[in-house]
Amino acid sequence: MNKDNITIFKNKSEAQSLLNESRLEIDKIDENLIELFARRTALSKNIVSAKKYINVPIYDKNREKEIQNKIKNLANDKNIDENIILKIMNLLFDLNKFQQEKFLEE
Ligand SMILES: O=C(O)C(=O)C[C@]1(C(=O)O)C=C[C@@H](O)C=C1
Repeated sequence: MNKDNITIFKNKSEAQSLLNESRLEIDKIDENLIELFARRTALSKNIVSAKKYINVPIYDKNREKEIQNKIKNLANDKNIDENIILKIMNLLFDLNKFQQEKFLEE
């Protein structure tokens, strides 16, 4: 870790406090992420209904590529690893496709 990037602590208690505060913030963010994942996945019902009616497949390669390109740019803008973010995005595609298949089986 670059010496300019570390926080200087007066003692272990101060470091522990920052660790605890950071974890509380992560807990809140994780709850928000799950809410957003649930909202995103819930859209699969409308999507698969429309796809069934217009008779197109669940997998849309062009749409996934469009999203991947957008996500790459966003990841770079925010200086986070694009390859790892793309793995997460691809899992969200899998989650949505899985839910679409489930709705079709109902
Ligand atoms: O937009 C669609 O056509 C969807 O089915 C949604 C979604 C996605 O999760 O964004 C999922 C599967 C498709 O391959 C493309 C995109």
